[in-house]
Amino acid sequence: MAKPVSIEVWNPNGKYRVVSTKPMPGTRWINLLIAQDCRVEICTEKKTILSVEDIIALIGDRCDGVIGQLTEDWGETLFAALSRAGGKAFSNMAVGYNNVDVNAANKYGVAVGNTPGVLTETTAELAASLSLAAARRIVEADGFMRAGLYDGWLPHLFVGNLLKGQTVGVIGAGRIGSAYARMMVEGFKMNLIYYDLYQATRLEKFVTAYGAFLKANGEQPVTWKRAGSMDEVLREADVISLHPILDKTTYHLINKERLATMKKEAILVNCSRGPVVDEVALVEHLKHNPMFRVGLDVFEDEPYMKPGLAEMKNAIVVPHIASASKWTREGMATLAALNVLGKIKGYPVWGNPNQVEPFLNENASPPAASPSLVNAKALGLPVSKL
Ligand SMILES: NC(=O)C1=CN([C@@H]2O[C@H](COP(=O)(O)OP(=O)(O)OC[C@H]3O[C@@H](n4cnc5c(N)ncnc54)[C@H](O)[C@@H]3O)[C@@H](O)[C@H]2O)C=CC1
Ligand SMILES: O=C(O)C(=O)CO
Repeated sequence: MAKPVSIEVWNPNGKYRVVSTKPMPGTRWINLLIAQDCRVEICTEKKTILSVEDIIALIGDRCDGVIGQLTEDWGETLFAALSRAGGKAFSNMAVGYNNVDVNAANKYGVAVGNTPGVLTETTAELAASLSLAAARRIVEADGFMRAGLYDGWLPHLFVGNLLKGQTVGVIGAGRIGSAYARMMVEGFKMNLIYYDLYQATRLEKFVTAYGAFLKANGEQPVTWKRAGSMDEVLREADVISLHPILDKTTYHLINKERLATMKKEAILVNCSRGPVVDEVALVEHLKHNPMFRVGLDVFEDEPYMKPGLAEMKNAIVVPHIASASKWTREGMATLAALNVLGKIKGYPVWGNPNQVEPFLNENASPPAASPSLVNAKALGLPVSKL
């Protein structure tokens, strides 16, 4: 028998029981659930990562839906428990759902939600921040200053890389990868090389148009290239940012051999998922290539770093905060709650999960739909005509 976990209850007499495994930012998501007759139970347990047993205890004997977190292991055991409790809906408060076994959810007929669209720009901005911080050695220089080591301007002090005119490489040019590419191309006049399984047509058009604009103004135009292989990006780019999903095809995409093909002074940024990079190989590479720099938001064994990484001056490390802007985190909570609510109420699935603005408008009721259910097709759920 799993041990009980501490909870906070809203609207105790609500008809549907919805559990959130964590307190989430804002109150709109709670109010939207309450307005539709949900009893909302929020886990207030102090430990950061809940175990499967903790979540089983939270689900209990009767539960209509759960809003969970990317740190949790949503596999066969939890979907079986949710199904036994009468639950039909789960949503990650995240766009990535590599922590969810969607086949297991399908087996139990549980809808799986995620939160695309609302975190695209926020995440891309953090990737851009890490790119700049690495290029201009901002964290190293900040530490130097605070340590009282600055005793006057010097020609060689913290010399870094100029981005203008260099090449930015994007691996995984989906929503976030494309937004990041636009920031780096438009903001710093970098040329683009990208690799994705699909053509990023809108991104290509944007760079073409921006290049034409620069040329018309007497400036060097920016260019783009869709690489035929990931290795081409690694060889040619000066700054490389990783934005694919994590699956079997992207696990350890960046390994010892591939690191060796990158430029000695290249910058590597990872705001996707830690296991996309072989972190042990990365630490070795950083040790032997002091001019190679990385900006990491995600780690292979979160919350841990591989031995040696924390000591590397050429690494900038932040604790998985890429989507951490207030607007985005509140929006993620709203979308996750509406995914669960929509399935409970039997609403259809929103037709375009990339256009979620109508769900985020605080001054209007959200559409009667689940914003994004990744297994809608597998479960044969209807799609909204709105
Ligand atoms: N660090 C953080 O806080 C955040 C991390 N993420 C991560 O970023 C990922 C991407 O998010 P979105 O851009 O919204 O997803 P998306 O689905 O729009 O983009 C992913 C892209 O990766 C491409 N891709 C898939 N397999 C590939 C492969 N083997 N090689 C090259 N490209 C491949 C896809 O074709 C797609 O274009 C999420 O799945 C999540 O893991 C997302 C938000 C915040
Ligand atoms: O949404 C995701 O996938 C995250 O990593 C957190 O924003």
